[in-house]
Amino acid sequence: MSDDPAQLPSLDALRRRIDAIDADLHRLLMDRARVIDGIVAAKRASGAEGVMFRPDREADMMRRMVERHAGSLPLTAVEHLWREIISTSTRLQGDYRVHLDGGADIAAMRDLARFYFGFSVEMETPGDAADVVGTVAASVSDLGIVALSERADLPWWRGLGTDGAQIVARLPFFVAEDRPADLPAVVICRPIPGQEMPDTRVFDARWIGALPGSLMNSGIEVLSFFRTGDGVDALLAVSADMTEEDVLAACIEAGAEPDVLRPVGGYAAPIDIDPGAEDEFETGGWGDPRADEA
Ligand SMILES: O=C(O)C(=O)C[C@]1(C(=O)O)C=C[C@@H](O)C=C1
Repeated sequence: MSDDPAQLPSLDALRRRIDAIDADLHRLLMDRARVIDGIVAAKRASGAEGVMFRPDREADMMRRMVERHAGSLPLTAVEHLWREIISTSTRLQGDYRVHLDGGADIAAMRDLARFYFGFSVEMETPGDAADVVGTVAASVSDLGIVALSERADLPWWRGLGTDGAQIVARLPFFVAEDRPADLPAVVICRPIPGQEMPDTRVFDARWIGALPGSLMNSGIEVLSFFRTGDGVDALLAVSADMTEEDVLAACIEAGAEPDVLRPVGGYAAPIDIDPGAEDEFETGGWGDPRADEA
């Protein structure tokens, strides 16, 4: 485009283009809502009921969004617009509430919840993280968001299991310096019909003794841990390529012999979108290993 002002398109012409694009966007959004009506009918016909949230499908869509994205528009702005659209589409399929962990920084928690689940969904704060797990487990279709802190005040994940409330997504999904709504958290809900095995599995592991720093070197990320009287109760994330036996062997090798090792869900690994970053978000996000800290 020429820098000569006489050659530049006029402001009026540019605004007419914006108006045409906005009309296209609006038409496409209405078309999309009509497709959602069809999705509701297809899900009903297949007998799916309860939770309508499909984090595996959403993760696929977001990976493709990263691949095709270009230009000056921040990717997290596209992510936010799209989250409002998709969470509205989820609500069109049936009512649900989002229960927030009241033990977290409440302003950061609400920012995260609104960023990911929009402004039309009803949100409640039933209490601490364990209350969120209990409320979601007793619901039909609700979601919960629990903040991840390195050292937990309580082992809230003990209430999770594969047939009740379980971890289904990790937030934020796009990892970047200075991104908005950046509180580390997990989404929990009851079992999702037809859900594919995510690329990251999560375990509740308990053992007597310290938290060995070398766990990190065995491909195990400690999402959070709680110090019990004589040991550790930890929430561990591993690649889904590792079997439960592999995880057990890796823990023992690192010096943590679990007397409890239970799967409590899984999630699609977040994507690092910072320029020049590796393709995939690496596990081990808490910085230095905490050798023998607990
Ligand atoms: O694909 C589905 O199963 C949908 O319900 C549609 C849709 C969407 O709006 O694209 C909505 C909610 C799900 O979490 C995933 C995707």
